Amino acid sequence: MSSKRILIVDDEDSIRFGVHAFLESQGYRVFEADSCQKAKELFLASTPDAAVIDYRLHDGTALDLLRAFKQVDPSVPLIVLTAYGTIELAVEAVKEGAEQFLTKPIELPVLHAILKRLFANQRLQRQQRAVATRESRERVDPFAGQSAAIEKLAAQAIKICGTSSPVLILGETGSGKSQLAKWLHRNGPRAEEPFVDLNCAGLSHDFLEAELFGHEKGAFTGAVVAKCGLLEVADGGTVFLDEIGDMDMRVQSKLLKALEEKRFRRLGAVREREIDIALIAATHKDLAEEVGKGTFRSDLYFRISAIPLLVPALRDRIEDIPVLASTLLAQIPASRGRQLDLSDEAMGTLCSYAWPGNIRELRNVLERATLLCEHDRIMPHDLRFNLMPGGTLASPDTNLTLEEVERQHIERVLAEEEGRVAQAALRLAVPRSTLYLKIKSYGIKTS
Ligand SMILES: Nc1ncnc2c1ncn2[C@@H]1O[C@H](COP(=O)(O)OP(=O)(O)OP(=O)(O)O)[C@@H](O)[C@H]1O
Repeated sequence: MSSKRILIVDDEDSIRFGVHAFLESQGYRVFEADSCQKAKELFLASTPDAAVIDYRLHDGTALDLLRAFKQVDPSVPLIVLTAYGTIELAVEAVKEGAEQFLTKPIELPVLHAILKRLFANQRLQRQQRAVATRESRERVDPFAGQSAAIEKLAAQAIKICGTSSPVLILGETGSGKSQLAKWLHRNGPRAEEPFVDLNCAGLSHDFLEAELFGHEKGAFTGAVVAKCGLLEVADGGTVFLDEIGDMDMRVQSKLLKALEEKRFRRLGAVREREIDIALIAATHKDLAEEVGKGTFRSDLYFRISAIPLLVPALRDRIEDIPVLASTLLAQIPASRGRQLDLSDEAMGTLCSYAWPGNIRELRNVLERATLLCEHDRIMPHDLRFNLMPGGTLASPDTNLTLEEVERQHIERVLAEEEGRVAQAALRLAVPRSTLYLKIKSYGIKTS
């Protein structure tokens, strides 16, 4: 049952009562005013979700109230009623901000339908605002920092961001390829059109094909309704295919055809559909090598690799870590309200790590640190690394205490041994009981 609040303003008692009783029976909470003065007071006091206002009142007109209400809260929809259903009054009321105009006698079901539609629109607008706010908050500058590597990438990206040719983004996992793809879309001529992304890794041939090209009803078992593919959804905009190196070979040839002919067919369809998309593909793989191995089509490789952009690994832009770390730290919800910062020693530790998981790993490490950190400054002992293969410290951090070095080393070995204490003790050349004691005293989690 709806608990929306409706304010009715009319100086005819019978109309107020009738509308009141009807709306209440539909689950609304209703407030009544019989004059402009009372309506203004009630609008402030009852904070309605919508107001239904008679055009002529004994101490003014609906226009006075429209102005007053819109000043207080422009998002509240207003419906104006009149016995004088002339087009002039309607135009005037709409100009003053009325969402809808209804002539008397009021058809109550129509009023109910209008309210429902207005609230649905309101909800949609709120959702759109929420998405826009989230998107602008999540908008990332892919060129944060001043290293030569990132400046070179920025210069190349600026040069090509208006191109309609496919772009191939290369770079290690977590280095920011998706962020660069979004930036290229936002800053290109298709910015107002859709940006649709799909990660091809681990997707079966059938699933990937249906996702990309869509299907007609009955195209295969389970296709109970027709479905629009991502290429269609993105028409006019950009399709970002992440991990294209993992795309099934049969889908590769269909994609190539669609790119070359600018048309494709849904699965099970007779009719071809035209598409106009910009393609951005990304991979952490060496596609030329994949072509050599026979797992990636050479013709598709040549089609998509004309404009390659290489996102540098984080370890090749160490000087950007301070600015990236501060940006990421400010975005972490757990740090909100605490104004956490990084001690120089912790920053030193971050700058001396090899970052096999790149910026994604940096974000994870900082997220963990915000949870562990008991004060307002993150210290080296708050930093726990992802311990991926190759993630060893690039050079020992001389700011660490012996205990911190020991703790980090134990954690790394344990992670490599997937928590098996006996194996880790063997590798560390200490009795198992000693390792248990150290695990306990450092508060290391072994799961
Ligand atoms: N310049 C940046 N500033 C802040 N955060 C960034 C930046 N670049 C990437 N990130 C963050 O790092 C994480 C990984 O980025 P992204 O997904 O773009 O990497 P990727 O190279 O596409 O990874 P994958 O290879 O796994 O697809 C994301 O959480 C992203 O928000």
